Amino acid sequence: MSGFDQQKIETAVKMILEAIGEDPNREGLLETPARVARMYSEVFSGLHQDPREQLMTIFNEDHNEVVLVKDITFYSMCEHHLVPFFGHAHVAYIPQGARITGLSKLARLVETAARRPQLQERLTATIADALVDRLDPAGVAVMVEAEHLCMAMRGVNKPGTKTLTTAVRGILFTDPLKRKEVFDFMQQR
Ligand SMILES: Nc1nc2c(ncn2[C@@H]2O[C@H](COP(=O)(O)OP(=O)(O)OP(=O)(O)O)[C@@H](O)[C@H]2O)c(=O)[nH]1
Ligand SMILES: [Zn+2]
Repeated sequence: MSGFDQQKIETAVKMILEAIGEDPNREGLLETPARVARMYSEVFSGLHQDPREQLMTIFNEDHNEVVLVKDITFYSMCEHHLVPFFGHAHVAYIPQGARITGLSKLARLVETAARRPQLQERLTATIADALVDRLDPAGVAVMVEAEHLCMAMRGVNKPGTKTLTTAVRGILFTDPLKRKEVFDFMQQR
């Protein structure tokens, strides 16, 4: 990944271990800086990618009704505390002009947007805007439901809360009935 300095992360993690009063040279911690650097290269792998590039596959199929992929699991990192927030994204669009994309590409889009220091609101909007940009659809609706570990394991200490964010574009912004239909589909169990 360009812009990713593995060695610098290792040095920083070693310094954090020292700063919390640990001994980075004890056996159990010797490999930890390198492990954390490898983990960060995974969880931040979306940082140097453009989420829109996940939507390069376009099929010429005339379908002008809702396409919804729901319950897309994601893990992201809260940019304020660098601890995970995670949950599900539901991604819907109404194509127009015979431009549809591969279903897996919607999940790839979520993945790329999530794997970076992130805010839930920005994650939600980034997914919606990538769809608008690449597919020029009649409408887009994205819903993200997540739990933030920074609210669960520290600070306000409220495990089990769910934060729900939405981003709607086009006809799903202007037409409340259509929007309700899509949101109902998203939340049907
Ligand atoms: N809007 C938004 N806030 C977030 C997100 N992730 C974490 N936060 C919040 O970011 C805020 C940071 O608040 P600060 O007062 O700067 O930091 P803090 O003292 O650690 O805050 P507490 O978490 O309340 O202890 C907290 O209220 C978090 O709940 C997110 O995705 N979106
Ligand atoms: Zn946080």
